[in-house]
Amino acid sequence: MLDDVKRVILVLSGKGGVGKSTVSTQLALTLKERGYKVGLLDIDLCGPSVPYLLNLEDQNVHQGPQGWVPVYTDADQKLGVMSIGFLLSSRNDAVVWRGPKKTSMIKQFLEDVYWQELDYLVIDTPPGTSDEHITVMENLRQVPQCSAILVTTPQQVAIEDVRKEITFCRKTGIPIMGIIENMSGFECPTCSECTNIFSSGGGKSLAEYAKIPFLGSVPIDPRVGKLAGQGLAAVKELPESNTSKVFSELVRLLADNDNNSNGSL
Ligand SMILES: Nc1ncnc2c1ncn2[C@@H]1O[C@H](COP(=O)(O)OP(=O)(O)OP(=O)(O)O)[C@@H](O)[C@H]1O
Repeated sequence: MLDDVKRVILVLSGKGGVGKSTVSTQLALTLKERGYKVGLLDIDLCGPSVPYLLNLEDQNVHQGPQGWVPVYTDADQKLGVMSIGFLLSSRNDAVVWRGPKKTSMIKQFLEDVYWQELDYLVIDTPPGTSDEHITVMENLRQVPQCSAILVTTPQQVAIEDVRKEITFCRKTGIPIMGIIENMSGFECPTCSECTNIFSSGGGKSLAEYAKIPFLGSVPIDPRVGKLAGQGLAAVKELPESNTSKVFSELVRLLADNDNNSNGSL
């Protein structure tokens, strides 16, 4: 049920493995740290990694009188999570479904989860633009504010695929909040110096070319890798890191936009 959701943020990527789930979880955790009521919906049916990233793998969802009850990360119920991962009996189980079954599962996720009132619902999507994305778009029409964050890595091949995501957003009419370049250089945990392993700046150039905001570069940081699996927020655990700065700024942008209520993001 999305009736009481103020804003939906879709996290999209052209390729798999670029850090979309890391961005989704860190965004959700940062919003929670800043005092918002947040939902995180993982619709990556074939590779649900959110339960692992938030250390919730042993949790199950329950059916309540008003719908599925999300799994909460905290006693105050500030961050609720829903993922197909909670419905599989083991992490090694595979979802082998044809399109219609996937579509109906996603519809259920969007219609039958009892989120209660949410400031933000972050949706972690599968890579590319598939049936799952079209179903989500069709079901988001009732949400007053909805926008997309595109995640890429600096390599040219990943950037090329982000162009397709931009076209998808424009065709389906979803405003693009901007691009995040993840794995942009390697941040040394001891001296904080950043070395460009692949390359960097491709995401920024694409953002300039496509006339969409660039939301920042998140370096490869082994400490951020370690936060995965523990459900810890970079803004709390690594406040001086570049990752923390990118997510703090992102949440500040969202708050500014929502306070001005011009809905431009
Ligand atoms: N900035 C980073 N620094 C260090 N490790 C990272 C960073 N971003 C992502 N990772 C690690 O890279 C791996 C892949 O990240 P993640 O699962 O977020 O990617 P994804 O795009 O969601 O993948 P998939 O398409 O398979 O769902 C994870 O092990 C994650 O911890």
